[in-house]
Amino acid sequence: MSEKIIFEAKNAGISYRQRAGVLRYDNYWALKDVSFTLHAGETLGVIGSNGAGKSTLLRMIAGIIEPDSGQVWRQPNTSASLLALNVGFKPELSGRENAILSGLLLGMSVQQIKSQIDAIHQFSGLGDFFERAVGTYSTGMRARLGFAVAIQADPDILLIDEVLGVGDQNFKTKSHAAMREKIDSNKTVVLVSHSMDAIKSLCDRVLWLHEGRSIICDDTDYVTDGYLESARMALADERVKKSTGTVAAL
Ligand SMILES: Nc1ncnc2c1ncn2[C@@H]1O[C@H](COP(=O)(O)OP(=O)(O)OP(=O)(O)O)[C@@H](O)[C@H]1O
Repeated sequence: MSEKIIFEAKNAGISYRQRAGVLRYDNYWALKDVSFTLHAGETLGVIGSNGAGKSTLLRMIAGIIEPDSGQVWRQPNTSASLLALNVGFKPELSGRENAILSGLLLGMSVQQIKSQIDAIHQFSGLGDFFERAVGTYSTGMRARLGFAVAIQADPDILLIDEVLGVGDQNFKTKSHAAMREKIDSNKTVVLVSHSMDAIKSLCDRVLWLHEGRSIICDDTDYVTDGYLESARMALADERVKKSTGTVAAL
């Protein structure tokens, strides 16, 4: 990992407008106070419980949404592409057509797409399904297509939202190997996952989010051990509360 910072967030917050009743809306702060740096060439894992703000954070790094409070800084002329399930595909178009469209959206030139479409097809392992409408694909097949395009598009920052856990063993092995290749080639990767095995085997550092706040961003083993310990303690707490409730009810 180099010392060169490619992205930085300082006390960043993001709010979504949510419906709170008839003709009433309020703001929900999905990210409240998030600070971290992303270094060129590192693989940063992002962990946290459901709703902690991980996907929102990736969208912020990609520049899809800008913070409503705090600041972010991006290295100028840095491309970032977000690979997430169910994002961006048009169901009525074929895998090939969607691959072309996604490639363009990820910043590839027409020439680049033309020269790489066979590699995308091959990596996806979709065979004849590549020519069929994406609306007929399973979740795992969509993940294969998305991953194949993103890997070939080769952006400066590759943002991956929980797609590694989807798909069959063959896809998992292949996508892990492709990720490993990116990591070894000094690509900057941000990986959101609930799988501590994937995080531990692929990431240099880990950012732990809790209820929209960054708890810590540090070495992988240190952060994942703390996260697992806190999950164990929360579970033990829950059990104590449950048994206390049962005793009180007797
Ligand atoms: N478009 C939206 N409009 C309103 N609220 C949203 C929107 N997207 C996300 N949220 C809310 O923001 C919070 C953070 O969501 P986010 O998807 O970033 O969490 P996450 O950590 O990725 O969750 P998970 O692990 O379950 O995928 C959640 O409470 C969610 O309900």
